[in-house]
Amino acid sequence: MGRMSASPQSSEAVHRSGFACFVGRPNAGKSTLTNALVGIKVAITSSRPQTTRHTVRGIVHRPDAQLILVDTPGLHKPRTLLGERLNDVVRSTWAEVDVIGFCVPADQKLGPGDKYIAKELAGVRKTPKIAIVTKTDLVDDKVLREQLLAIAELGRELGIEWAEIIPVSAVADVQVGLLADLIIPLLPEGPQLYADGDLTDEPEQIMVAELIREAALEGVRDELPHSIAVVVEEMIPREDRPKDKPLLDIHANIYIERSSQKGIIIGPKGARLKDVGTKSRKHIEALLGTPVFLDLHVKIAKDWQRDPKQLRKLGF
Ligand SMILES: Nc1nc2c(ncn2[C@@H]2O[C@H](COP(=O)(O)OP(=O)(O)OP(=O)(O)O)[C@@H](O)[C@H]2O)c(=O)[nH]1
Repeated sequence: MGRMSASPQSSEAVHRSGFACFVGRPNAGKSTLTNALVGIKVAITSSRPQTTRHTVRGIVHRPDAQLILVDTPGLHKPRTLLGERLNDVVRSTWAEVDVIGFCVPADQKLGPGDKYIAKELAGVRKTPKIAIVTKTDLVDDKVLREQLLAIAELGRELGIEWAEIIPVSAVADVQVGLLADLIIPLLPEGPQLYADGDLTDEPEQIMVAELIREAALEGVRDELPHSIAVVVEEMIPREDRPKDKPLLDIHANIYIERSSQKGIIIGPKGARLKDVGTKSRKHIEALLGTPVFLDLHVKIAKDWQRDPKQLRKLGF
């Protein structure tokens, strides 16, 4: 993360600040792109679809601008109360941001999922929209060109005027900086909204919970993603530690819906849970910049996805 340039800006220099969000179907690469723009792992990526639950903001600091990225969950046909709430979050986010980036992976033909979202986007008239073809490292030039044309065509069909159409690869770091350069002129003039060095305004506990949830989801069966929630109960600096050797105690509960899921999460002789702890601890330490002792417990919250009271308790 760069700090603001020390050299004084000329008096004509305009400072811009505002919000952008990336939309697109699950696995389109939105979280990875947010991370690449911000430069640290703040949004949660997972090879499983539909796992970005919270509106995590990453902040891009530049001498001339501050771009605040809002990472929304994928819009999808609601099947449960949780699904409906997620869609409400997405729509209200769209109406509030200054720029929307519509993400489509280069390696998959436009499908009903993309069109469903694009149709909804066409209804958000005022907000400028950029079409972003992601994961360009996975395809050759010909496929990429076809995808760019298909998106231009989709825009014409639905009456969406793309402010830009840009191919990027977050993984290979291709045109990520250019994307920021294209978004920034679309932001309103305004002062810095966050202090230098701020990466996100998500409460730390929620980010920590997301990192644990991401690790807990890795490699488990397809039907589990929506059945896991993580709540961080406590984050307390360990007492009696020398100043140069701090330790942060984090106590967190992993909630599942049924006792039959417990074995999957914990694994043979607790091996899987231990692995989840080790993996997420590394990310948490990188995020918070301090050594961490992570204490994880698995609990059953029956049918939490369908129960409004449980949903509130679990932070939805
Ligand atoms: N090769 C390649 N893979 C990518 C790129 N960007 C993302 N991916 C992979 O695509 C998968 C999905 O990426 P995410 O960033 O989690 O996608 P998302 O759109 O945020 O997904 P949801 O949270 O499910 O909505 C992950 O396995 C990423 O590693 C890229 O530029 N190149």
